Parts: sequence; structure tokens; C-alpha cells
Amino acid sequence: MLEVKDLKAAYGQHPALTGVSLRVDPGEIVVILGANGAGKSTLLKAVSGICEGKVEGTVRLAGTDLLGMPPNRIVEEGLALVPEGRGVFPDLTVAENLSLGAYTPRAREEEAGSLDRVLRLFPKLGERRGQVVRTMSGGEQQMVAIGRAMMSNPVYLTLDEPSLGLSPLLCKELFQSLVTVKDAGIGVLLVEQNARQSLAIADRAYLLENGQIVHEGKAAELRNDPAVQAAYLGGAQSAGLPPTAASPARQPAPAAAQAPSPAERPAPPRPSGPSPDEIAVSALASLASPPPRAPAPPTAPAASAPAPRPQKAEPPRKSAPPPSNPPRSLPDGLPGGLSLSDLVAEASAASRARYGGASPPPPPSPATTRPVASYTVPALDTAALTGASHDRLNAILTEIETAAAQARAWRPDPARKTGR
Ligand SMILES: Nc1ncnc2c1ncn2[C@@H]1O[C@H](COP(=O)(O)OP(=O)(O)OP(=O)(O)O)[C@@H](O)[C@H]1O
Repeated sequence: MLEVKDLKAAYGQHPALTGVSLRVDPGEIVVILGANGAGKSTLLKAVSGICEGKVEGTVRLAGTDLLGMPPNRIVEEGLALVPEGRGVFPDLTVAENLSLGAYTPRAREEEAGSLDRVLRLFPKLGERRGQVVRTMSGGEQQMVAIGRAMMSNPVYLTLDEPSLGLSPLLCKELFQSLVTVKDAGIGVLLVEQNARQSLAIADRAYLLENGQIVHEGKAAELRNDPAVQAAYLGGAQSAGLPPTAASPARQPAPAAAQAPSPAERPAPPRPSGPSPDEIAVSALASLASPPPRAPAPPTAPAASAPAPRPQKAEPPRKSAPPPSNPPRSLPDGLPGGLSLSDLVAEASAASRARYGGASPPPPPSPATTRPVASYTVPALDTAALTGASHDRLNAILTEIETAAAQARAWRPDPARKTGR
């Protein structure tokens, strides 16, 4: 039997354990539950002879007093520790780590048998013998740590939070492997924060608070104890809720501090002005309808009603605007960015250039600022005009040219009297 009586430990003036008593029988799993800082690690270190603080009391294994023994002697007596954080050699292989576990004379004598037992417990370690431990998963590394401790051929195995950092599935595997260790007749002293799973595999449990045992009992009884449920199991069972991963560090939040669920949360005050939905609807509506057209200027040139121009100032052009130019907003706008009035002016100028004549130049288009004096006949890109627009343009050109020819051919009839 592993027996601890009135164990005290202090780091300087700080007492970490103030008189702890417990026992572990062969082939039994005993779990120590406690919140952060309760003294769990100090207890295991004090039992294993590696506590940095001052330790007093009694630790006996099969009647032999362990307190004051060097750690390697304690291992030789049959007590092995799997420390928090595993303590494996990450750059060594699985086989090398296991071999280092059998460093005591007694363990070395039985190394082959111990290895056989470890590989039966953890077949995966056999498959991965040559793998460097650093490259293994957290759960696998934890197996290596337990396997290495088992290589010392212990009678009692102590473990400090072995489930720390493991996924729920790996936790389950780990606790199951501890049952296998127990079934091999080894006593297990387990420090855990995972109360639910550790109580599920444990025979007995102790509750440690502020360096002292406040409660002990059979694991099955503690699992149903309302006080234990509230402190270590999240109070889920007592509330009739499905069980969740329990942690003693997790205390149920006071009702007032609990945030309401999104469904219960009151809607935030609505800002004044249109809502995002309204803005989206109006934006979609404006996209669907054509842009507003500018008011129609009079057909005749009128300086007071200039057509809207693009904001960007354009350099004077010597040719007609290419079709890619932004369309002007004239009521008679044609495809290709031209307007009917522009076309009339340009056709008239073309007629003058071809046939000569002294008729005054056409007034500038309201849609253009090009000075008439420097106006050159634009090369109309009729290819850009299609279908009806093209025909319409040709008709206008023909009409204008016919009118010009008639004007040139006109001679006053001397025989005709006007009667004025
Ligand atoms: N080496 C140390 N030097 C000084 N104080 C220490 C030392 N180790 C632990 N303590 C203190 O002793 C108390 C118990 O620590 P211990 O690590 O044993 O608690 P624990 O229950 O294992 O906590 P945890 O679950 O967080 O690991 C704590 O107040 C801690 O700050």
C-alpha cells in the first residue's frame, strides 16, 4: 500500500500542503481532484521526492518510508511519476525513450519483460518504435510518457494531469489505457482536472482544496454528490442537463453575469434615417430604371440652353468624336454619341466644302464649343451607325445637298415682278 500521512509542503513562507493524508491500494485507481493551485502537483512531487519546497510528514510504500529518499531510490522502490507536460525526450525515438525508463538496476534486469508489457499495453508504441517522439501527436507522446514510466517496472504509478491538451477522443483512449495498467495490478494515483472522465475510471477520489483534503469517497458516490457536481462537474447533472466536460476551474457563472442568448437579446435601437434594407431597395430600383434624361433644348441653337457636357475638358478635335465618347444628352441623340443637330451642321459643312458657296456657315451646335472658323469637315464614321440611323443620316445629307444645289442654281427672274 502507498500511504501518505499528514504531508506538509511549503515554498518559503507559502504553505502548499497543510497536512494531507491518503492511501492507494495495489490495483486501485485513486484520483485527486482540485482547482488550480490547490496543491495537486506539489502532492505528487512530494511523494516522488522532487518537490522544491520543504516537505514534512510520512510517505510509505509497502512499509518503507520514502520521505527524504533521493528520487531515483524512490523509483527503485517501485514508485514512478509521469510528470505534468509528459517529460519525454522529444529528439529521441520511442524505443530510446522507453529504454531510458529502465534506468534503475532492478528495472534493467527486467527490461525485456517490461518492454513486452508496455507494448502489449500500447501496441502503437511498437509500431512506432523508430519514430522521433517530437513528430508524434500529443496523445501518442502521452503514451510514450506512460510507457517510459512503466519501463521502471513500478508497483505504483503516479500521473500529473495526463489528459491535459488532449482531444476528447484521446482522453478517452488515455483513461482506458490507465484501466489496463490497473488491471495489471499496478496502483494508480492520478491528479486530474478532467473530473468526469477520471471519476468514471477511478475507484476512489479525494478532493483537495487549499492544500488540504476536504472530501474523500468512492468515485461512484462522488460523481453523484451535488457538491462535487457543482464544483467539478459544472452542475450539469443536478440541473438535469446533458453532461459536459467537467473542470474544477470552471465555476457556474452567476445568473446575473450570464449573457443572454442571441434570441433573448433585445434588438439594438434603430438609427434614424433609412434602414440598410430601404437603402438597398432604392439602390436596386435606381439600377433597374433608365437614368433621367436632361431637359430637351430647343432645336434651334440657343446659347441659353446649352446641352450638358462631360465634366472633363476635352481638347479641340479635328474629327468627329469616336463612338466610344460619352453620349451627349440631346433629345435627338443617335447611337455612337452623335446628335441630330451635330449631323445637320456637319452635313451642311460637308456640302459647302464639296460645292463651295457663300452661304454663311451653320451656327455652332449647342452641343459643341468648337469654333466654327477652325471647323473642319469631320469624317463621319457612318460604320458606327446602324440600320435606321444610317438611312436617316443619308436622307438628311441628300436633302441638304439638294437644297444647296438649288440655291446655287437659283437666278432672279428679271421678268418676274414681285408686286412690292
Ligand atoms: N516551485 C514553487 N515555488 C513557489 N511556489 C510554488 C512552487 N510550486 C507551486 N507553488 C505554489 O504552491 C501552490 C500549489 O501549487 P501546485 O502546482 O501544487 O497546485 P496545483 O493544484 O497542481 O495547480 P495546477 O492545477 O494549476 O497545476 C500554488 O500556490 C503555487 O503557486
